Amino acid sequence: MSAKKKPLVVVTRKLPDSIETRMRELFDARLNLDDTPMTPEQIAEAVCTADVLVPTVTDMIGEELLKHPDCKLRMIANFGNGVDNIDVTAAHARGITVTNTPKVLTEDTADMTMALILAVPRRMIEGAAILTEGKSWPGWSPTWMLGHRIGGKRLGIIGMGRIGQAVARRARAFGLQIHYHNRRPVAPKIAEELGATYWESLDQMLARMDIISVNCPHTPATYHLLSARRLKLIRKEAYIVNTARGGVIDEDMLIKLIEAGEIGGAGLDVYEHEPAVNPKLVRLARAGKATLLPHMGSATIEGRVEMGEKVIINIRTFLDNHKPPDRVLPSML
Ligand SMILES: O=CC(=O)O
Repeated sequence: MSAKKKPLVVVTRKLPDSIETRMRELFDARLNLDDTPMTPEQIAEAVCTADVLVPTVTDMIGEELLKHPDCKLRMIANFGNGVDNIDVTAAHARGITVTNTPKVLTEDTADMTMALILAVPRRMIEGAAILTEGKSWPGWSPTWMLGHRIGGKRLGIIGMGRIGQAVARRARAFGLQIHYHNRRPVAPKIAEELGATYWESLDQMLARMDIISVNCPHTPATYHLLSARRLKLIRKEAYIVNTARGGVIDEDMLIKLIEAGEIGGAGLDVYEHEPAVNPKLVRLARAGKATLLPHMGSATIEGRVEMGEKVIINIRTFLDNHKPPDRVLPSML
């Protein structure tokens, strides 16, 4: 009796060892052990040969690829929470199931958001750089390296989903007043627990906050949600933290307004043209007006293993002809 052929699963980037081992046991897994990002041609080839593709948030899976006449893909099991790298509508139209890895990176991303909320006004990275770059410093001084107090300030969270709420919990413990804008208000019990004030009008909220944290997904509806017009509503002393996706903010206008002293600063983990980072942002960081991280909000060993486990569960459930737990439908975006 011949053994049943295992489904071909192509993984675009190196994943944690334990996940790759399990994938090898379960599937005909084509792994990317040296982690060289796949070229668009290699991804196009995978789409025409694999049953399941496991891309990460940096692999663009657009309509062109998915409507290729030789596309035999049945599933895209994204290794990542955000799915703005995938044309979910085009996939759905071709009967290709899309899944993501929600929940397991909520707390890690919220930690990193909180770290940026603290790092910008307290000039942490700037201070650390003085020592790590071996520069001289005057020792403790009453007027040196002063930043701004966090406690008592107004934090406006854009997107009060899982990550937004996790940020709110942390921020509340630091004495921040919690405000938020979301498509809908959160359940009264959650709002009460978080002491959170709902703003139906994003414009009105922006004009009143000291700190703004972007925690909404990047979808066609949230592309440049912080548009040039809206960015101009933000107070001069306020600063913006973004651990969601670069595309939610009009980055060129953000840079202009910080340069002009119209916005206080920014703490960014994500960029509009990632992995490229606008050199003007780097200049602002050198001038102490921005804190920049290389998209590492969910980068914990534990989180990445749990994301891999979710990918495996999604694939196995799908291959067993059941609905995978983390299915993403166009209507959800
Ligand atoms: O940014 C990371 C993710 O969306 O998983």
